[in-house]
Amino acid sequence: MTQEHRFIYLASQSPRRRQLLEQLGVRHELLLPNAAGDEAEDAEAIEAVLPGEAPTTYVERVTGLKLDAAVARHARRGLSPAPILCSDTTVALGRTIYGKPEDAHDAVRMLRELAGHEHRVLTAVALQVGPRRLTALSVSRVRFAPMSRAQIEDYVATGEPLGKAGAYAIQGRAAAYVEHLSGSYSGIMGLPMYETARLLRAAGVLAV
Ligand SMILES: Cc1cn([C@H]2C[C@H](O)[C@@H](COP(=O)(O)OP(=O)(O)OP(=O)(O)O)O2)c(=O)[nH]c1=O
Repeated sequence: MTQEHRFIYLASQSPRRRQLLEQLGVRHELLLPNAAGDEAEDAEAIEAVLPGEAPTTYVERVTGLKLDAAVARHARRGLSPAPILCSDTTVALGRTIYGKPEDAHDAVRMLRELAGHEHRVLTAVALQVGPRRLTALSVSRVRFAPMSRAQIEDYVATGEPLGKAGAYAIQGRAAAYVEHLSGSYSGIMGLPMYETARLLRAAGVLAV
């Protein structure tokens, strides 16, 4: 029989992931790098794309690295045992990877490239349960309507694209330009409910 866990650690700075986990009714505590930044964790290095790396390989690899860092953090702090959850979201147009934009200018560039086309949103999830690591991948397709320069600049001026893969938030004003989507709405927002629930059930966190 699987062991029962009363709560999990969520190793994510993303408020969307927290909100989505709450939607599943899962009790959790955050497991974040400390604010002093003295734990030798470099988020930028973790998210660097390797030359020629395919988007799926990339998102799964980065999620694994995030979870490695979280497992080490958990051990360093001597915290009580509980599963640790991590996730990473990336946008891909063909083989081109779109992470979080560096600034407003970069956001405009990304949206100009995505507008009028269909792209994929890949979200990998990984759960560490003692020595076991459970993983899942959610792939969605989103088609953006063509956007004028003025529409893109107006959207970027809202500040919404910063901190979001592909420089947009489907849960925000960008919804106005989503012509069609297939896949997982929650996955696009950063934590696919169906896949995550499956992992949590396998780990004994969700009973049914
Ligand atoms: C495409 C898209 C992405 N996003 C967000 C989800 C993720 O938070 C973010 C992609 O960045 P990530 O690197 O996946 O996550 P993060 O840096 O925000 O958080 P952490 O690594 O600490 O878990 O983009 C949306 O909120 N809406 C969208 O429509």
